[in-house]
Amino acid sequence: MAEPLLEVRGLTHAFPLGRRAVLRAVDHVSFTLRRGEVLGLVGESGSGKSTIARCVMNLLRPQSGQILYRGIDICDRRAFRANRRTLQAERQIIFQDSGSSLNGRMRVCDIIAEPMRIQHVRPPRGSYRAEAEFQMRYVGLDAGYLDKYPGELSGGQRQRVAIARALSMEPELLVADEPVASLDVSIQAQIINLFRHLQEEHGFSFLFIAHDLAVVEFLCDRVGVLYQGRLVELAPTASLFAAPQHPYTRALLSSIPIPDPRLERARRPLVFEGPLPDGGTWTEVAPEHYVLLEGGGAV
Ligand SMILES: Nc1ncnc2c1ncn2[C@@H]1O[C@H](COP(=O)(O)OP(=O)(O)OP(=O)(O)O)[C@@H](O)[C@H]1O
Repeated sequence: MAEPLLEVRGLTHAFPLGRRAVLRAVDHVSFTLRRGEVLGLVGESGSGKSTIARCVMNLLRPQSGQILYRGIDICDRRAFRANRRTLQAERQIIFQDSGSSLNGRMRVCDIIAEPMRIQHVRPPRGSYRAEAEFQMRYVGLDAGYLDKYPGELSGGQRQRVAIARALSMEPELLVADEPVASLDVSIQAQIINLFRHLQEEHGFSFLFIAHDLAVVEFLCDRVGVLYQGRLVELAPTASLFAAPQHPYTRALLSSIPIPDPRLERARRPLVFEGPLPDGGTWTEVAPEHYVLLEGGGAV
């Protein structure tokens, strides 16, 4: 089994709500991402997916818990400073809305080359422009777009630029936070196929956040299910889809649209099979298949 690249242990983060209240967005979440693995995190809106992604990328500092990247505790300021170059180069993120995450006043070639410039990486193909052109072609974009601004591109093209930018650093870990959610369905399929192709070719580790279960099933080796900030189930994809153990996972799966009308009629209604638990431990129900029976546990 491949060694762990990312270990998230007891990650907890709460946002202040007014003067006294807090909203616990992520509650004692633990998981491991192995080298070369594609791990999906699914859950409905507000379940804490983006908060986890932002903590993993040091865009947000969790209140408690540990995040180890290659054994480096990235939440420890001293450890982070000592390994800043490695951490910033090897971890890249792709956001849902590249319309707002890409700088609208920069040309595509500068956007793609920016991480290399910031990290003082010598461009392998001689110049930053040549490198940007290579990455663009690699993700299926015509070099004619090099001097365009993001506002002149379609949503799918912008997302390809975001992917090219991330790839320019040859990352070990790619975090994608709902990268196709804002695209048309036909474009979604193209981008998902591109992700799959790139992952197979590069073998990077991939934390893939989505609420579309069909996408996760297609792309991921294992899937973690989040419910109200808690990881309620974590299992290899085939096992999770074939035999979901947690009531919330079952509810989530039963809401997948099924195109065949006969199957659609036979589909289980979206109901919880019992109250959702509120404190306790994880249990292993099959090799590698964990279910949160009660409360915040660790895997
Ligand atoms: N900066 C913030 N301040 C206050 N609350 C926040 C902040 N960011 C997120 N939250 C809240 O934390 C919870 C988890 O949000 P998060 O964005 O991580 O969920 P998500 O699963 O990614 O949702 P979505 O799929 O809608 O992006 C939500 O209730 C959200 O409203």
